[in-house]
Amino acid sequence: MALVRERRQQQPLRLPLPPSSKQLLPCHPMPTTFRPDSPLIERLSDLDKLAVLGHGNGGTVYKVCHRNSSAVFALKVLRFDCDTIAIRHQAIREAEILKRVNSPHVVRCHGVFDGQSGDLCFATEYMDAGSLHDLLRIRRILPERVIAGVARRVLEGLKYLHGMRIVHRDLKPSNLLVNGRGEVKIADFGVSRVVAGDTCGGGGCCDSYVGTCAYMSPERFDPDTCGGRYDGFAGDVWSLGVVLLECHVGRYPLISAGQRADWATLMCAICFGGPPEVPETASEEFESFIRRCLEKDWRRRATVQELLSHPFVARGHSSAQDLLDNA
Ligand SMILES: Nc1ncnc2c1ncn2[C@@H]1O[C@H](COP(=O)(O)OP(=O)(O)OP(=O)(O)O)[C@@H](O)[C@H]1O
Repeated sequence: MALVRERRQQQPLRLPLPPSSKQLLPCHPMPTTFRPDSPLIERLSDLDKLAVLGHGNGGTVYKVCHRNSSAVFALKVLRFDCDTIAIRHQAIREAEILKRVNSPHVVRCHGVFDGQSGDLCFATEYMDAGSLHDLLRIRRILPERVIAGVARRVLEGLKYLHGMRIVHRDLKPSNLLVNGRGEVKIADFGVSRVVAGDTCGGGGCCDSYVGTCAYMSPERFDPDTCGGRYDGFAGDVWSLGVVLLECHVGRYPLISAGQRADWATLMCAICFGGPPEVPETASEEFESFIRRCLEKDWRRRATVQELLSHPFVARGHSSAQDLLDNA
């Protein structure tokens, strides 16, 4: 079973940048997504690497420049060897999903390429303010009106994805990216799945320990409790609730400060713990919103549509830029 990863300390630009992209990226383009409003990236070798933006589970994300248009993108390079063939399947799934997505609330994919040695490369919209995880490391907590703005954008993104029958399954602060205008967008479909029906069956589309345990809903963490059948869309709502509560509390909110976030501790807190503690300083609207997201029984949990009209989101007025103020 998967252990919960400690939150990674980012290593901004400490790694040596790779040599010229010509040397590193002789590639055989896969069928690529082109959008009418995107610069055309014909070949991976048209992209020059400028900097390392971060590291994820299976690879590295670079800031790159498109030589012909000077447009800047992020390039996620996923590396594989013969032992990680299942992960490559997961990445190809990510590519298929990204190609179908076009929403202002979801990070855009401008092309998918085969790299060298079986690498898979995704050229995506560059989100220049980093992730919500990065912002929280600087600001620690966010005011409620800013959290409401984040909630609204992510809910709009989920509404779009769920409307396409796409369950994200790995919503967490590092998968919510922010641009220079303070707009939050959903990224990283590494464990997303396009669902055929409304619910997921055990052994079917929901391999429960994929994704980040800390943000996983109780029914995904312990599918036996609900007979292995549950609604994957409701799992995304739970994850969003945890993320937003974290923005208010200033740390991962489902265990006590100082407690080790190992698998057993998380299992107890998520599946068997009482209702999450919401700070005394929180407004009634925030508390009610969080309780609707973090309803343990997925059948009683709020839907994305319900949450979009919840007073916390509906009345919360903040500009996107507020997210970056004082950051
Ligand atoms: N489109 C982007 N624009 C700007 N920065 C990005 C972009 N995509 C990723 N990053 C940065 O690179 C980091 C690594 O991203 P990546 O998606 O590989 O992993 P992750 O989401 O942090 O972790 P995991 O692999 O567990 O999902 C992110 O945390 C973010 O800081």
